[in-house]
Amino acid sequence: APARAQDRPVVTFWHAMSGPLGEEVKKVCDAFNAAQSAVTVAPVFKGTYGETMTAAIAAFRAGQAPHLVQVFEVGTGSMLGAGPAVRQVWQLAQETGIAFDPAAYMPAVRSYYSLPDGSMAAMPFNSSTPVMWLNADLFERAGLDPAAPPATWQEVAAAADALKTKASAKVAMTTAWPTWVMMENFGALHDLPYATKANGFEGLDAELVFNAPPYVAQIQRLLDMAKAGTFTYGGRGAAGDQIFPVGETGLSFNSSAVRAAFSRDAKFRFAAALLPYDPSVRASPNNSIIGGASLWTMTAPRRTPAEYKAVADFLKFISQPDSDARWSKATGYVPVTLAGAGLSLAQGYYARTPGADIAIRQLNRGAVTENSKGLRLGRLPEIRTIIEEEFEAALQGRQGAQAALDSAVARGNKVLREFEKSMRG
Ligand SMILES: O=P(O)(O)OC[C@H](O)CO
Repeated sequence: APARAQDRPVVTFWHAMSGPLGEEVKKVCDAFNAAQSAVTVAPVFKGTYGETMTAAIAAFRAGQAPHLVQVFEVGTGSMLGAGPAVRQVWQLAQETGIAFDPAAYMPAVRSYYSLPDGSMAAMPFNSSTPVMWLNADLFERAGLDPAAPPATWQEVAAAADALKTKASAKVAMTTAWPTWVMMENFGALHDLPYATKANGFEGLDAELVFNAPPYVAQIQRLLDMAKAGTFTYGGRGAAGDQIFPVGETGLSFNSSAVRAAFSRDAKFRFAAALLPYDPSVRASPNNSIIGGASLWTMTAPRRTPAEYKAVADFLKFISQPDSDARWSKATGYVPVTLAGAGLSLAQGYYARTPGADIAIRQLNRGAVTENSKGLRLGRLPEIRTIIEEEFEAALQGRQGAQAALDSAVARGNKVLREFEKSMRG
């Protein structure tokens, strides 16, 4: 007879998913727990992505790391440097005999979490990309057509102006994740290097170069719009996610995975649209890069082969097309496997759900270059915070756009050199 749920060994899974996303994580775990009787996977919410990652590293040092931790994409460089704290996916496969085929995963997702030889280090789970969300009611009030969203930054600025003057939108435009959207993805779309060495993929000695003129012009545009009252700063990290659903915001930049929370909270018609680009920088935009997070297997003293096997079983489970498709449809994250995407398509999901394909279309726009395949930089979460600090100082009128990015590059490079030194022992 199967062991009673409460008697089974527990696999602890620390995650950073709140609200409806947290409920969906629980459903994924419940489904796995119902499908087998050897172990129970127990999800534990540990706060923001940053807090979750910090907690996991501290727990490792205390010999009490969870079996699995969800780490945002920008934590990848640091986790790859975490040595014995983690069991990379390829190692886990070798030790447990449970194989994972890298070719089963979406290339844009897999490459972010793989070593140069193609072996997977972390397990793809929740991959997103930033998109533009628009309030269709406010758009119409401003005389704009929500079915023809602004495609360029020039059109966005004009739309924000109309939203403020004609629709009296309290917030014409805002953003969550200022660095992810306005810097990292701006670089990818316009094929601009963010750092040397193929954005860090080709060496720990990479240096930041995001103070080049097109980035400065983008920050200047936001400063100008803030001054004109058409851009409202929404705070660091995910803070800006709270603003749009209230209903007084015309345009907002957020993860594709706010779909779940927006659908629950927004009492107005809204739509997702492709990220705008600046045709004076590049005639047509390239793909955006993924965000979200992946799952890392962690180590702890006295952890048994059976426990690692259970972890591998769970990772295998979430990679099955039905689990992947279900999770993606419920959240707004993109399917991470090709079969999961194929299943959603075959089920008619994209035909039925307008805008749900925007993230996938955007990840496949243009041609992937070394400037659009992602970032591989140690301590990147700290560099994001530095950029946000410098941007805030510019918004307060304490420095210009060029000075803000020059300072962020200089401070960020110091962080990279410290990381490089720690890696080279
Ligand atoms: O809100 P998420 O999960 O799509 O993640 C957004 C950012 O990529 C986190 O680094």
